[in-house]
Amino acid sequence: MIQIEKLRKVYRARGREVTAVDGVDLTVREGEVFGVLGRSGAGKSTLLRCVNLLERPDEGRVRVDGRDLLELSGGELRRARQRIGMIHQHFGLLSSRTVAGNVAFPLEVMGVPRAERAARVAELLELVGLTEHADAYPAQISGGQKQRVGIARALAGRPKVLLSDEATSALDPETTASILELLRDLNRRLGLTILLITHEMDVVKRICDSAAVMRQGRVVESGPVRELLLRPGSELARGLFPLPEPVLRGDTTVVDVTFEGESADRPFVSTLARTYSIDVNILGGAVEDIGGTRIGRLRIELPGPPDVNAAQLAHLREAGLTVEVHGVAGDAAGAGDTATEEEAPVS
Ligand SMILES: Nc1ncnc2c1ncn2[C@@H]1O[C@H](COP(=O)(O)OP(=O)(O)OP(=O)(O)O)[C@@H](O)[C@H]1O
Repeated sequence: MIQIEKLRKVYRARGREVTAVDGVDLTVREGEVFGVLGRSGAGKSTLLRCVNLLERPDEGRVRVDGRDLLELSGGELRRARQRIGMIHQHFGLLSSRTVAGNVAFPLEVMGVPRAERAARVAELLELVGLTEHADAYPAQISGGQKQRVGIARALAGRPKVLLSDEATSALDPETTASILELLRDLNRRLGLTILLITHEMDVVKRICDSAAVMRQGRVVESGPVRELLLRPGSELARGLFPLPEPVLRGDTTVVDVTFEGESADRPFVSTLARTYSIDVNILGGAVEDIGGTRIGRLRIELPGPPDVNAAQLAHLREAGLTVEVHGVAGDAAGAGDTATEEEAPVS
């Protein structure tokens, strides 16, 4: 649904150049919720704004629903933009208009006749659960309700794509959860493709099918969330299952084990301890429900250095677990191991 190819955007101000997006390739499939994660300044907003050409990229291509936006003329681009909704962190509502008036605004701009407009506004308010607040002004409703107005307004042109720029960052956790639930619901009911940017791991955990992690204008990893979490060395996995830097003593092996679905239900720690008659020390871990699948990460410590634990590590891998051995450079202890030198996760 969205194809971004070799996208590059450089800001030039007062003789200074900042490369905000530095050669990004990204594909968002139709009907998925795709999250772009990254710290402040990573280039997320710029990337998102290039998708509807609020920012014009210096290089690269952006295709939305098969159309190359950079090739469209003024009128065509305006029409194409109407099919790409956008919501913002600070809602951007018109304070002098009621809730209904705010939702009607884009319909007026599109030239939708008055009677049709009223019916469509009612339909949109119903969709986001705001029918009772149609006549309230933005100052009279909560942050969560304001974002619902923002969502209704963004859906006015029946877009196939919704861009979300930190839509829940200004909301408390409970309200965030209800807005994310609404977005998930709209994604399923309307087949809406959602591209969102966030710095919150929780957003990815709750609603994203796929994700990308950005750093310094580049995408450092991307793919389906489940696959990323099971990929050794994944920043997303480290962000979602935060564990402190391991203390490596040399006479033990510290291993991060990621497990999902069925393998999450098997008692692999006790099986390992029994099979090899060893004491397995549990150092930390967490289990999360990701898109209906249980995925977890456990840090365990085995007696003896990694080279004497080859059979134990193979045992874990054969049980379908993703195994990352700390303090092992390259591939010394088998595929999927990781070196210690890794950058901190995104949040
Ligand atoms: N209009 C602009 N003019 C000059 N530099 C800009 C402009 N907008 C963004 N930048 C710079 O581009 C880089 C990427 O900014 P961007 O806002 O895209 O990042 P971000 O990941 O969305 O961060 P945040 O979450 O803080 O908004 C930053 O170094 C920023 O200072």
